[in-house]
Amino acid sequence: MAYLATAEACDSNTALIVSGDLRCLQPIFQIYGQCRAFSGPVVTLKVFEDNVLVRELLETRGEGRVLVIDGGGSLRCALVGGNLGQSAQNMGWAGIVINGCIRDADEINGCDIGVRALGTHPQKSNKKGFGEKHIPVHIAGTLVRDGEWLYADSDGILVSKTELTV
Ligand SMILES: O=C([O-])CC(=O)C(=O)O
Repeated sequence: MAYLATAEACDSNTALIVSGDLRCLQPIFQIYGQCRAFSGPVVTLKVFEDNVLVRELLETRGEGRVLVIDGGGSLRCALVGGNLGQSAQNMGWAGIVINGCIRDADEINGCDIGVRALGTHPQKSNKKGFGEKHIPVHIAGTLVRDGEWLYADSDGILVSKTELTV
């Protein structure tokens, strides 16, 4: 797949930015994983300090999609660790964007996926299974809907209503 640079995408799609069909996430994320640049159709998930649904999704086939987790910005536990990073890689997810924390950062940095998160936290999350899949989420100042396209690279993260061409 041809790599789409986010800065170039912004420059060449000003009409989409004006219309709101192309949005930039605020730069609040740390970069983890082997893939500094990644993209794909979005799967959304909203949870709070509970990663049962995160595991459920990352243990199904990713097919090049990006899991966007609205973890409510919690800095009190990790929603993704080394095992889930491995699973995401093995199941073919392109990446994970987490409005929350990861742990096992060294393991995740070895995985062949792209990961963005607010930071790291050594503690695991609850395991109750609460949360909602495939609903619109609001993270980093931006509405993100299931099925939209996400593009991440060293400069930032874009969300587009439709697939962008290079
Ligand atoms: O199970 C968890 O809470 C997450 C985790 O540590 C892992 O993915 O290795």
